[in-house]
Amino acid sequence: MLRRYILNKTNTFINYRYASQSMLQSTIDDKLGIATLVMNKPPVNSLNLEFLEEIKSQLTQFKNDKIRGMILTSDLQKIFCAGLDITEFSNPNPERLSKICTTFQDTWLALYLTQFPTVAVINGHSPAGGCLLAMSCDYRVMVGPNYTIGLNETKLGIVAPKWFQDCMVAVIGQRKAEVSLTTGKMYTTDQALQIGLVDESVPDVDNAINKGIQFLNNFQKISPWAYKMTKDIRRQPTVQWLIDNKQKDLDFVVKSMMSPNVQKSIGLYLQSLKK
Ligand SMILES: CCCCC/C=C\C/C=C\C/C=C/C(=O)SCCNC(=O)CCNC(=O)[C@H](O)C(C)(C)COP(=O)(O)OP(=O)(O)OC[C@H]1O[C@@H](n2cnc3c(N)ncnc32)[C@H](O)[C@@H]1OP(=O)(O)O
Repeated sequence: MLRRYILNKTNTFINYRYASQSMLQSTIDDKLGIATLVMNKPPVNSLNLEFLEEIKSQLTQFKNDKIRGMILTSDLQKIFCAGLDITEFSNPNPERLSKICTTFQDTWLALYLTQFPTVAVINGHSPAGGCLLAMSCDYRVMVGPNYTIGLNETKLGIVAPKWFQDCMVAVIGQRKAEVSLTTGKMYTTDQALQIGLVDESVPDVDNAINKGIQFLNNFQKISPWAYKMTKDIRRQPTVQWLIDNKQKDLDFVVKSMMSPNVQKSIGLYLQSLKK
């Protein structure tokens, strides 16, 4: 449904390409060069290994397609993305855990450093890894007022990796990020707008898509080279630590996830979700 709406908006029933993998739908408007990537993994778009691999591979495909901009959104009612699949954290197989971590690192780098501008149309709740996906885009439009967004990892008794934290600092600044991260705060749409976690708040998804397209239209007269160089210079300090420390980051995640205390917290959190 959302895909049909976007195609209507971009006026491109004739020239669009559509690819549907099971959990991800992508369309490209050939006239405008705008792609939409719609997450569709019920019930909550949780990020497991296979879903992350699909997202990463679709981003590579968009790079090859030389698109001019991308909108990332969700086809689910009320949920943008619930973050990493928490069931993957519970009594994990260390080998699979490592693979997920590495794939997530690479997916984040690919999304954060796209050669084209990106907009997150946040049409539902967006905790933890969902918030990270949104923060990695160039622009965020959130539907309000009833959804929430934030890095809530401390509430699960886990630690958001340094690159999650740095990404948040890049968006809302050191002080607000510190309070937000340590308290694991989830912000309503209006609060998120107030602290700069999102750029615009709109009442419905139609408006959100329009705002996203308007943002991407700003780049019609900007050289793609000038855009990409500027973005790389701006974002390089945020990504460099991870590029230099992938193994260290992986070791930290695996070691902490396997610890009995963390496993206990995750078990309790999962139980509370089921309730
Ligand atoms: C695996 C290791 C990888 C290593 C990667 C490297 C680094 C990262 C390390 C740590 C950082 C962690 C990042 C994260 O993303 S942690 C995930 C945090 N996410 C959450 O806390 C979200 C929890 N969910 C909710 O708050 C709510 O579900 C919701 C999203 C607001 C939706 O609420 P709603 O009321 O609409 O639905 P339900 O709560 O009834 O949920 C429906 C159904 O989905 C299950 N579920 C919800 N969220 C998740 C999830 N993140 N993973 C898996 N399953 C989830 C929920 O339990 C329900 O299931 P049921 O069987 O009861 O129907």
